[in-house]
Amino acid sequence: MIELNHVKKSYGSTKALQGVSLTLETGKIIGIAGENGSGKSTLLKSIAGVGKIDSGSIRIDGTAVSRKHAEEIAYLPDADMFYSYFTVEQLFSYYRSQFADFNELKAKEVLDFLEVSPSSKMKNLSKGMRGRAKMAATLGRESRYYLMDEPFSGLDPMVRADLVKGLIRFTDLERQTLILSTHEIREVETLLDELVLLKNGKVLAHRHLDEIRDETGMDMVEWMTKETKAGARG
Ligand SMILES: Nc1ncnc2c1ncn2[C@@H]1O[C@H](COP(=O)(O)OP(=O)(O)OP(=O)(O)O)[C@@H](O)[C@H]1O
Repeated sequence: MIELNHVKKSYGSTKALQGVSLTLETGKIIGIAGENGSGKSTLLKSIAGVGKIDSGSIRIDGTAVSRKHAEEIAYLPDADMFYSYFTVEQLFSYYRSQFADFNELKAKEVLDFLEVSPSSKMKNLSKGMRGRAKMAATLGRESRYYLMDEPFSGLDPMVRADLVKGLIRFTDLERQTLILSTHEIREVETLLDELVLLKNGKVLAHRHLDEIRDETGMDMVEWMTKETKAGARG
């Protein structure tokens, strides 16, 4: 379980997170949504232990988050040029050297499923293919938590659909939790158990998708639009 308590983070005068409190249970697929600049990446970085928070606390399975957690959490950053001079195979060797939980066989299985050649150089791959290779490396880790920052960004709908299939197939929700930020809510709606909606560094809502559908009859995009407008007024 991941627990955030009044987490604040600023970059200079920009308040990226303004007192975020959240409980994210294990064994779930959780989406983080919100407008540009609402704090999604900052939230994921903070949970992954790669960015320091200013105040508040983050606990993972009861322990305060630290850089040590970066080794236990498979974090997929939003950066596009990812180890550009490596071939995919070399990227996997690098992961094997860095992460004790890296299962190269699984990474290769995901790569094969997503139809990317292991001998391709990252920088020579199209953005879509690079996105698949990054996801294979991430899912190759047997971590309890996968944190993915905009894994579908800039990819065409067919690639996005393939990646969603890969996520379903290669995440074991008996023991793993997947938290991903995305603007492509429609494509992941079927995948998600819960949605956290951020606005201006605050949690506007955190709901189970079933509840939203049952209570409002709306789809996620309609619901998010309504909540975001209500949040702007309130
Ligand atoms: N390294 C940084 N230096 C200065 N400001 C930053 C930095 N990183 C983020 N910010 C600012 O913090 C706020 C939150 O940014 P963040 O990237 O977390 O939002 P986001 O919801 O992921 O945005 P997007 O959807 O555009 O990726 C924004 O105003 C952003 O400009």
